[in-house]
Amino acid sequence: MSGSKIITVQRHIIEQERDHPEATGELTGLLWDLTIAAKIISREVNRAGLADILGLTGQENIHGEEVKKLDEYANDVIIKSMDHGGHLCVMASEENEDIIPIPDQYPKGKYMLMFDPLDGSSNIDANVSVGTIFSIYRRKTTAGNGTLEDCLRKGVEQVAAGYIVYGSSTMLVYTAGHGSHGFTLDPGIGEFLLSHKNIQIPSRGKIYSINEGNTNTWDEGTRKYINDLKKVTPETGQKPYSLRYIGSLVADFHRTLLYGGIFLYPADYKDPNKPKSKLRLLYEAAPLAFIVEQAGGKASTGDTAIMEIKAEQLHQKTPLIIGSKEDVEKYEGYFKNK
Ligand SMILES: O=P(O)(O)OC[C@H]1O[C@](O)(COP(=O)(O)O)[C@@H](O)[C@@H]1O
Ligand SMILES: [Mg+2]
Ligand SMILES: [Mg+2]
Repeated sequence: MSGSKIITVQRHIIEQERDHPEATGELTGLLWDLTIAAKIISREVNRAGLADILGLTGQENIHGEEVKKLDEYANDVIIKSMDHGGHLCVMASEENEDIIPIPDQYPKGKYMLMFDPLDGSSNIDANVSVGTIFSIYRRKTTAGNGTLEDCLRKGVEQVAAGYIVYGSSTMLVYTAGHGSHGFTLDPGIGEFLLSHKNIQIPSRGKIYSINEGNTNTWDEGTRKYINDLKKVTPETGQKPYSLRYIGSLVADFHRTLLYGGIFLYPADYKDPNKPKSKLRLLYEAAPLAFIVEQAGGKASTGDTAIMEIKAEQLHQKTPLIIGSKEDVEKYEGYFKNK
């Protein structure tokens, strides 16, 4: 065995909390419960090819999308793993229309959990990577169940955020405001082990990630920006960027975080007076923005930092431009001059 330390996610969280003497250990307990949920979902995702798991439930979620069985499963696993620990006062999920109260019989804690239980679920049947995204805030109210008001927050108020990507291996990436750290699930021992310490996204990348099928609905700035990424500029030595688009936000984001570059889901300007967005602020954009900023990157709508947007609705949607700092700043220049 090499001399390097084996650091489980639990040890990492405890050591981070030790650096903050005011910490009560509640966040450690909460994140620990989440890792258990992640392991259970990971096991089920890995068995997704088995007939009893595959198939649609035939229902639609509140966004009018088909819900796959694994979405519901992941949603249930997270709710049931998190509702009794005494750390939370309320939860909110992409799959539930309203906030999820903590059952009467359990103590209420000072944190709130928002999550996308299974992101990229349209890819499950094709064995493409999917993920879970989570975001943790401290309550505003002082006791009892948390309220909707507690959930309608700005990204800068997050205490911790992370995601699990169920890919060729299962990885957990989280931040509690002291860098973004990655852990790989060792299936042999069932533990997440520190594999990517203090991730730093390159300041500029060579890859862009966007659904190019939507070209006709983009604003002029986005269209020009993407066009220019494909150009060769001998004076600056710029070669065309490569396109990679999985269609699973977690997987597209994970690659962007490790390799650098830019992921874009701009608004749809089919009706120029009513631009429409797809990705959810509280369950998708804000947590990934926290992680990317902790890794030295940037997240923006084009003219506003994602972390500065205060949610007005639980299921609010937003454009999301995220990745390497220089790439996102360059995009903002195009967007402002559109
Ligand atoms: O098919 P599109 O429009 O490119 O959308 C892909 C995006 O939709 C999402 O699947 C939405 O997430 P859910 O699967 O959680 O609904 C993102 O993961 C992904 O980035
Ligand atoms: Mg999603
Ligand atoms: Mg989802």
